[in-house]
Amino acid sequence: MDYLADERKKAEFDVDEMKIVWAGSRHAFEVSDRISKLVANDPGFRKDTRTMLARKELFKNTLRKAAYAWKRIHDLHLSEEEASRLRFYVDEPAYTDLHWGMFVPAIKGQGTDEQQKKWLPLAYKMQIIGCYAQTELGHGSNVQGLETTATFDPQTDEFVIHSPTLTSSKWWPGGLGKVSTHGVVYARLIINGEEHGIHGFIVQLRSLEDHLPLPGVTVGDIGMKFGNGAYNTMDNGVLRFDHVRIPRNQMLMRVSQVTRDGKYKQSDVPRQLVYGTMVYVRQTIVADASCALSRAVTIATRYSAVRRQFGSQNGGPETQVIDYKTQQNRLFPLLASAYAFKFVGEWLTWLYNDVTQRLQASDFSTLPEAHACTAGLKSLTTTATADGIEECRKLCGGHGYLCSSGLPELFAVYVPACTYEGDNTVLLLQVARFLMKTVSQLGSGKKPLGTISYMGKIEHLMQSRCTVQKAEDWLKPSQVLEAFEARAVKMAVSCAKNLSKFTNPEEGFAELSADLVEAAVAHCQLIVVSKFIDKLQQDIPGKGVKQQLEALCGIYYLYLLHKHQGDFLATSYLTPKQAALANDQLRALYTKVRPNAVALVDSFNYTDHFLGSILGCYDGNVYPKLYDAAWKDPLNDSVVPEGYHEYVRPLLKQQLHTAKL
Ligand SMILES: CC(C)(COP(=O)(O)OP(=O)(O)OC[C@H]1O[C@@H](n2cnc3c(N)ncnc32)[C@H](O)[C@@H]1OP(=O)(O)O)[C@@H](O)C(=O)NCCC(=O)NCCSC(=O)/C=C/CC(=O)O
Ligand SMILES: Cc1cc2nc3c(=O)[nH]c(=O)nc-3n(C[C@H](O)[C@H](O)[C@H](O)COP(=O)(O)OP(=O)(O)OC[C@H]3O[C@@H](n4cnc5c(N)ncnc54)[C@H](O)[C@@H]3O)c2cc1C
Repeated sequence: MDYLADERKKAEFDVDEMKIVWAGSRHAFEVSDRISKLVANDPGFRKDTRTMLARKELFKNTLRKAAYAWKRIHDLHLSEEEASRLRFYVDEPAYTDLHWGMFVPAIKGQGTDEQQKKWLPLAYKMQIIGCYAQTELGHGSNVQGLETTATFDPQTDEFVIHSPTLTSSKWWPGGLGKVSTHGVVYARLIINGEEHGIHGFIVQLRSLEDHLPLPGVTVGDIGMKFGNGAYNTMDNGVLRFDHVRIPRNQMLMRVSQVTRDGKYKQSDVPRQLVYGTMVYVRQTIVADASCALSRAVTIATRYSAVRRQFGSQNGGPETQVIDYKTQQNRLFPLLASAYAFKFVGEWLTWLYNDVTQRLQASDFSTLPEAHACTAGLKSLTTTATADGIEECRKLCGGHGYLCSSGLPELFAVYVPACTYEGDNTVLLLQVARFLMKTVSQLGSGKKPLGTISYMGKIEHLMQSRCTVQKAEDWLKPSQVLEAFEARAVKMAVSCAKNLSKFTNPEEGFAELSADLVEAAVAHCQLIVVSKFIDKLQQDIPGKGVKQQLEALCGIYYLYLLHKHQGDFLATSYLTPKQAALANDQLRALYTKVRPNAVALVDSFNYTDHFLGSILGCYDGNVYPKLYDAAWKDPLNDSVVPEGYHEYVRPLLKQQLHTAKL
């Protein structure tokens, strides 16, 4: 029986068409739909007991699943796209994520043609398994501070990779702990006693015969991480080198080269391309944010429609908690954010592909913008998603705290995204640097392009005032864009003015960093809002689909406007009355979305297997499932628990004795 059938009947739009919008294309939808069902129906990919397993058992099970996934990919002759979807729906962090997600891209992006020809076929066939070994015990954010050394030995034409201190131990790389045979290792290049900065090197770590560490290599797992199950399926590792020798041609030499006679040569590409793998991965993390958030929102929305508290009249049913405005005010902006992040993720993928093509044609002009966009949007979307998953847990009340809700594990797996691939604050400071540079160049005749083109309208934006007179005026895209542009430009200019008061710009930057981060957030929010609005300019087929997306877009920007109204009011763009009208319009949009809420999460097309949540199951039959699951917990295997006779019974006896006294 479908306990959510009545909710589904209320939908005012074509869910099948919305599924296609969400997937990105009909083809992408069909691939995702087919592969997600294939995974869901295969008992080899079960994950319902994951949070109950001890680490060793959990990890072995992950190894089994990764091997099984590889076998299925081969047996079914899956394409690269289908294989990547299969790994996604298996939904278990594993060494393969870093192999495919960082090791292969690092070689592709930083290796010469010759190096790619040698290493990629081995990696594609998984005849070698790689990790990305950059972070150390002492340094993660400060890449220039890494201590591992790669010293060129002209006698033998080799590099000597060495960890000179405890803090230079590589620490965190996923897949390194127990599985990787190779790593792209980042180290300071030293030639003839002269330092040439951080470079990547392909280093073999373990024997391909018996998997033992090679001479000079000390390697292991760094230990349990946050949460049950969760990211503990991953073997994040520690690695030390004691003068390990590798051939010269294992330095990744696309950006710079070391010749046989020890000369250091720089190609005509910017040295920042050494950081290129991080740019690539940050872009994928933005797309992943919409997946993680939409998953949590599906659970919270379906459960909020099932759950009833208070409000029964004449013995009738109580109120569905989704009908409380407070619940809507917490839930619907997250639903809207999931869609917003999806569309900005699509745009960012386009931007990344564009910059990659330009780089191939030696056009480096858009690299700083690509870095700022990937860094800023990675930071914005992962922070909002991690907070959003936790909010969804609270939206599910007490039951959200059960592992069987799926939310604790989802949060534990997701929350390190705020740290890895660049700590979110550190990345926002990169955006702030980019903004300050842009503001300082405004008078120079250099026209700001792309996502900072609004800075070109600085004179207009600094003086303009909001013209909203009634709540519906907040539905006009041009009005909204101007509001977000005026706020972003005014915050950036205010920071730039304050910075100019310092004689030492670096000191000023450090002193004002909290304000700079806020200016960076305002800029990034403008990007997300503008890309959502751009999406709505496209032809979107399907009955009611565009109208629902317009409502969600409105909820996204009006919620931000309400939350940050202090910024908007402080920059004098808005009056308090106009801010209040924005809030009136926001409430009206909640009412519009309410009957469509369950259908809007159905449009994500997640299987019950992928959701891994009793509260979010498609049929809404929550209570019997919760009740049955409780009895399946290993603690209920016996009526009297192990340890009773040892620890509980003596206490009870002692109480009896005391009572007698
Ligand atoms: C903090 C960073 C970004 C910069 O540090 P800093 O020392 O201040 O700068 P540099 O001197 O190195 O460079 C200054 C210059 O370069 C520009 N820039 C920086 N990064 C990039 C880039 N990626 N692409 C293009 N340009 C870049 C910067 O804007 C400056 O330009 P100017 O014009 O102002 O000179 C950096 O050190 C950093 O990225 N830190 C974070 C480290 C990080 O992300 N590590 C990830 C490790 S892998 C991982 O976490 C894996 C996780 C698992 C998983 O994903 O599943
Ligand atoms: C689950 C997980 C997986 C990972 N996988 C990998 C991997 O595969 N390969 C790899 O190489 N690395 C990996 N990492 C490491 C990760 O990239 C780093 O942890 C990350 O880059 C942050 O660096 P850090 O740990 O040095 O943090 P720190 O820089 O020490 O941050 C600590 C605090 O200091 C603040 N801070 C630091 N610098 C500044 C500044 N300049 N201004 C203001 N505040 C500052 C930060 O905001 C933060 O609050 C992984 C990490 C995790 C958690």
